[in-house]
Amino acid sequence: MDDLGGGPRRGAPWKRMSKEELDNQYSPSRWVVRLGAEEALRTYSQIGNEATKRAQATGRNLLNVPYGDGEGEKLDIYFPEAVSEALPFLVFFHGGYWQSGSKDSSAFMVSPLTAQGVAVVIVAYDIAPKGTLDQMVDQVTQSIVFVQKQYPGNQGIYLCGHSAGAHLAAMMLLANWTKHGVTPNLKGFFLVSGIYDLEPVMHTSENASLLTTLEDAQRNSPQWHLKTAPTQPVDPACRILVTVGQHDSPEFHRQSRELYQTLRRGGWKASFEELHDVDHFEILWNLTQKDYVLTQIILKTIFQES
Ligand SMILES: N[C@@H](CC(=O)c1ccccc1NC=O)C(=O)O
Repeated sequence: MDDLGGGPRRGAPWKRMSKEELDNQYSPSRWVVRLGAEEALRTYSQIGNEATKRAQATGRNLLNVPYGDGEGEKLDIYFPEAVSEALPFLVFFHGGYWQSGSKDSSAFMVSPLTAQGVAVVIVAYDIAPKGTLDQMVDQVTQSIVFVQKQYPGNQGIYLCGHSAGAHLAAMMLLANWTKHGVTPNLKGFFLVSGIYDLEPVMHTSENASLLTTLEDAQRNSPQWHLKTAPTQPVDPACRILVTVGQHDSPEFHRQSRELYQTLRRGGWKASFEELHDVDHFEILWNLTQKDYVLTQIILKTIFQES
């Protein structure tokens, strides 16, 4: 079979990649340009830890709030100075390939957002091997239901996720809220350097244990669901920003672009941004800075200035 015609392989470049090439494409740390791979991962944790310590020391917050019965079902809420019931909430899901990372080192964007009047929620979920992907998706769903029930007067819930966390956030485009007894006031999604089609991930060394069957991968792929059975936004004004770093790998670029295109075709108010001169990790740690372009886009979206 040749790959140039309109055969089944067309449009899925990863199917033509060797195992080594796939591993490479799906190892974000190998694509950083300013640091070595290990140093990039270390710096990422360090900046996350420092931002979290600072956030916990300086502002008003509620830490380790249970959103479910499970030991790992906890979230941290960071409030702005001015107390109000009618706050916008940004709910963040950390990355780490569903196998690493924690809420305790992921409060990157807390300081610049709380300073502008946004409450920020950092969610913990049971990473593998304790949690399965289905459980993680369920936990993330529960965390959003919890925020809506706890703060029914919120001025909008905005979901933000990085990498594997962007995948979990994007899965919420498919959530069936009616069975949870409450429809969250979702006004926006900020999807940062995410993975939305898990089929290629199945074939990488690092992640094979998470996804054993094609069915697992498809059930947990927002790209696959949105393409085969498009969903509609509950709120037609709901915005989705799909963003990727210039130095993310070509597969990460393709994943983001294709999700964006699928969302647009499905009638979602989506936009796409390739962020200049940042890698998979810098794109997130720059969110500690109030002047960073993505911080500004997030604030403008929340306060409806664009
Ligand atoms: N072992 C991975 C680590 C990784 O992908 C990662 C690490 C921290 C935060 C997000 C990540 N990627 C996606 O979830 C790498 O080689 O970059």
